[in-house]
Amino acid sequence: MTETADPPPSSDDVRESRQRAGRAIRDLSHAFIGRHASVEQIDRLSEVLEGITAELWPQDHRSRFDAFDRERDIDYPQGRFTHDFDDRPVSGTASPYGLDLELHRVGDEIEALVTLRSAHEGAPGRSHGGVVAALFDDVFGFVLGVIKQSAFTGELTIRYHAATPLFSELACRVRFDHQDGRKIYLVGELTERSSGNLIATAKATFIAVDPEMFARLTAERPPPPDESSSPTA
Ligand SMILES: CCCCC/C=C\C/C=C\C/C=C\C/C=C\CCCC(=O)SCCNC(=O)CCNC(=O)[C@H](O)C(C)(C)COP(=O)(O)OP(=O)(O)OC[C@H]1O[C@@H](n2cnc3c(N)ncnc32)[C@H](O)[C@@H]1OP(=O)(O)O
Repeated sequence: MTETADPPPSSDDVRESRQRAGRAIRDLSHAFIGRHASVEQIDRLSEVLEGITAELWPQDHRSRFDAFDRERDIDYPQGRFTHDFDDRPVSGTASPYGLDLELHRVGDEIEALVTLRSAHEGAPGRSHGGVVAALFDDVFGFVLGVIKQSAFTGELTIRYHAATPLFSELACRVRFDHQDGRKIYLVGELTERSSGNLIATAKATFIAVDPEMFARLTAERPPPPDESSSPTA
């Protein structure tokens, strides 16, 4: 075990530094996929990344609390907002898997503006469908804050109406539809902002759970396994 980082893991310094690194990792993925590089450059990249990864594995594991120990602002303001769960895939500002969303609450709807990039390409010239599905799933999650219900995704259905363009700003807009017992039905659509074209529609059933369950699952979360013998270590 090593010393706990100083300043403390939840400090603004660490948070801002992680957000910057998350952005850098995301940009790297797009530059790596979207640009040619020489073997020398690629090998140098591997060495730098493998070296940093080998430095990180022996460190103490991070608790989800370290990433999410601030007051949870689930009562989102109208207009643009940010949230404090920086590690959250898709919307987390420090997540390597973030999509750099610009989030807005518009009435009781959530809108996420997003521009998909090189590393998101699936079929030629268009986004991977799973990226679009993950986008909807995560943005649906913010509606739970609007309706003040803790819930898990039970079902998620996407209809892909048209190719999802890369490098063009999209608007993902989602809302509560209706509720039947513990089943919460949400709907939404993805449009291209410049043309107004409908790209995809989504329907989801979330299953309401006791909010205490979130806290309990967080507290019970086991540490990640030792991966220091993984290929990069
Ligand atoms: C106080 C406000 C709090 C607001 C919270 C806000 C923020 C929270 C903070 C952070 C969140 C961070 C990130 C969230 C980000 C994005 C959202 C992504 C969400 C996810 O990424 S989440 C992971 C994927 N998700 C799962 O990991 C679920 C796995 N699963 C289970 O954990 C169980 O399966 C469970 C608990 C769902 C149900 O289990 P259970 O035992 O409690 O309920 P049971 O089986 O009795 O079913 C009761 C009734 O729901 C129907 N039903 C059951 N399952 C269904 C399904 N799948 N589809 C449709 N209907 C279903 C039954 O048919 C019955 O219906 P009926 O009453 O009509 O018979």
